[in-house]
Amino acid sequence: MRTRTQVPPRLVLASASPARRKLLQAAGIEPEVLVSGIDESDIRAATAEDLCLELARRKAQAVADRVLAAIVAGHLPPGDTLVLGCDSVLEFQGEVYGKPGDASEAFKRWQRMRGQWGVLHTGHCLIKGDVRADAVASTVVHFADVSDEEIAAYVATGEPLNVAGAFTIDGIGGAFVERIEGTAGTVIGLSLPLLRELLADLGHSIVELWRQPQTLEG
Ligand SMILES: Nc1nc2c(ncn2[C@H]2C[C@H](O)[C@@H](COP(=O)(O)OP(=O)(O)OP(=O)(O)O)O2)c(=O)[nH]1
Repeated sequence: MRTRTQVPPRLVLASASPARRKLLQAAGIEPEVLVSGIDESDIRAATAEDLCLELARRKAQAVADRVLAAIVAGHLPPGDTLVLGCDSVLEFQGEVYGKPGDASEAFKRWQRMRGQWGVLHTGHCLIKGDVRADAVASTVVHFADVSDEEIAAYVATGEPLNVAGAFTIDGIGGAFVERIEGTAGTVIGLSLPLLRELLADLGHSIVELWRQPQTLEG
């Protein structure tokens, strides 16, 4: 009797974000990481959602092209390779914020954000071969009414400089986020329930991506 072993699909995370990788690993998924390296500076869009979606698409497509070339060249085995690109932006009082350029920008933003709310949008694009599924997840974030001293101390940690919106929800900045309306993953940079839907759109289940249990040989 012939048996056909189902080779699980491979997920490639097209992101340098340690936060995204940790989210996937905590959810039982060990992604391969290929950073897109695209130039984000020249991309414009009418809305925050359009911007983060277009950036997610560009990141995923840049990596998907490299994966295809590697498969054609025989450097990668053919098989189901899924490439995920993400991008996060904060929409605040009509402005669209990515990462703050420097400490001064982070300080000024927090002086505007404190006691207010904003929307963290994360674009997701999943590509398999020449098929794409993409969407934006959004979470409302309510910021605490922090003092100038607290803001200065937070900026001095360096954390807000490297994250979209100049805050984290799962790091030091968590003390300055009073509540959210939506998923925490969306704020961190990747919505797992949305990833589950995008995988289903491409004919896969997120269960296939869970780390295969280490079966003892013999
Ligand atoms: N741990 C954590 N990281 C956050 C949070 N909010 C935003 N970030 C990080 C996730 C991403 O690394 C970064 C958002 O910037 P981007 O979407 O442009 O991704 P990044 O430049 O990091 O990498 P990529 O462009 O995808 O290669 O901010 C948060 O609440 N917690």
